[in-house]
Amino acid sequence: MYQKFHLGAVDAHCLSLDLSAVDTLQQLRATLGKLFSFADPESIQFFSPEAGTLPSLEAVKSSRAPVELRASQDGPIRTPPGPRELPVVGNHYELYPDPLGNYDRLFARYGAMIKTVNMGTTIYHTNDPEISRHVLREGEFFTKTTSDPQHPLYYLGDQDALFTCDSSSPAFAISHKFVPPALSPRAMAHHAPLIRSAARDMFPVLDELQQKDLAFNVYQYMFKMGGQVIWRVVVGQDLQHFRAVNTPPALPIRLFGQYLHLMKKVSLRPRWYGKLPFGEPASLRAVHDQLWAEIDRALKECVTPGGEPLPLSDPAASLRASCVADYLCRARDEKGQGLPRPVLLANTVALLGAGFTTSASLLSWALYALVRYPGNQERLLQELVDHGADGEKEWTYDELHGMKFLDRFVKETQRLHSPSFQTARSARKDVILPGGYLIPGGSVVISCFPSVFKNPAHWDNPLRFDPDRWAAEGFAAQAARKGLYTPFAAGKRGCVGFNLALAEVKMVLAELVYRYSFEDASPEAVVYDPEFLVTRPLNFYASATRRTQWPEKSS
Ligand code: HEM
Repeated sequence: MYQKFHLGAVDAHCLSLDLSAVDTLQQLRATLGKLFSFADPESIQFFSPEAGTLPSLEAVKSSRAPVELRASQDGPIRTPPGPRELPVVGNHYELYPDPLGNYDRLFARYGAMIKTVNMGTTIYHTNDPEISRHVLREGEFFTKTTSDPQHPLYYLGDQDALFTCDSSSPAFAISHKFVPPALSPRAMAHHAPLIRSAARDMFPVLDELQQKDLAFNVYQYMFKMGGQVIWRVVVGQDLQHFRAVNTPPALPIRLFGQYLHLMKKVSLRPRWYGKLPFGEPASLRAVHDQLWAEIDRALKECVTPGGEPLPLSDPAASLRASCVADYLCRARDEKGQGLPRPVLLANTVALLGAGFTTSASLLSWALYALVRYPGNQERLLQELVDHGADGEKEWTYDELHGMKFLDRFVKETQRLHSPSFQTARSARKDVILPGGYLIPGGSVVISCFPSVFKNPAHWDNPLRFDPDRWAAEGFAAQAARKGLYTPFAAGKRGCVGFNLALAEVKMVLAELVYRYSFEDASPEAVVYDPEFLVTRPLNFYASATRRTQWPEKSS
């Protein structure tokens, strides 16, 4: 016996299915899920115009009218709604200058999934954890495709490196084989002294600022700290960012800045423009070559002379490397092969680039949370003292992660002030997402982390900074599984540097908070940079005062 199924108004496509061998609704859902591309076949509901919702297989089989498939009680399958577009600019003025606030506003108005068009670029955004889970899952329906001009990382497109490559790029598989072991918890525990020494480099500068009674722009200093840490850990180089109070960022960091700036400008123009032998395109090529040459030189200098090959299969091999790039240069797979040189170089650039503005933003927001949300600085100091801080203590990786309040504080900072907000994936084909949203194949979808992490339907009192919400056993793992909290994204294209990022932020906080008391010195309301790849505070100032007294150890 045959029954007809369709998707309602969005799709004239109607399909007849023989149901004689179908015994359960679950079986029917699985079959229809495949045929109509439902990301979650379990969500399929059956509907007829005469009888309304059809609750059983018998009801579906006996429906005289064709059966409409839905994915929610809220109504038929539909494309996501969004604000009305203006000519040329689209929804630009609905989004800027405060995209984070405006996305929250638009989700509240239009629902869990919205379509926006900004200057001709169409992007779908969601604040729903379940949808986010599906979007971040690399597989049948979604993938990362930076080569799509609509993708926010299009202008960075380098198909030889993680972060900037398509998942289908040949370099992805080999990079993903070699890079994560270089950044494993074990490797980061081994490199913890490098992070610690980078953090301590800042002490003389903070002392001098205090003597001069000066506050400092937190992001600018954390930017230098982020660079200091990542260069030490990845290529074993000291950028000497804290030689003096006003030392400018080192040459490679400045080159990175120029490269990103020129790349963005050139990529907004037609393709032929990028080939011009003068002007911005020529500068871009020159900056690219200079930056790559700088990093190539750093790579050559950091390899342990005469160092033996490091087998990927040996989890302890990273302990014999002086830095991440030393490991990457010497690592060999089961066939004795290493990373091809262009892929090695491109990935080193990617690690350095992906690793400092993100960490600098998180560190800045962590200091913001310390001075803006009362009681947290004192609790952290007490925990440091209770764990043996004395100004000389050399924190190990395990000790840092063993401090519960520090961990909850960092988690809560990343929830309320997530640096990442543009994690985009492309739909491989038409797909129906939970809630009944039909996303056309080829579309770019962003899981809007700052909105997911504050979604009032899923978080209790979401705007309150409350580290204790992470205290319940298993809460963080559960939130990650549900897609509610994924500050480093998730799935195959999730962050490979998160072990370093967390060790860095915890080490820097432990070192700084034990030695200084921080106070807010911002002259006006703190704003973030809406144009930048990560959310960073632009005008947050703090002052640091060297501590002379510490609390007693708790009994
Ligand atoms: C607080 C700090 C950090 C945050 C919030 C963060 C967040 C993220 C997110 C959300 C992604 C996914 C991006 C996307 O899919 O487009 C990502 C990817 C990545 N991150 Fe991080 N990250 C941080 C630190 C680092 C560090 C320190 C490194 C380097 C050591 C790093 C290296 C990478 C790389 C290479 C990828 C690309 C992985 C791939 O393409 O499969 N990140 N990160």
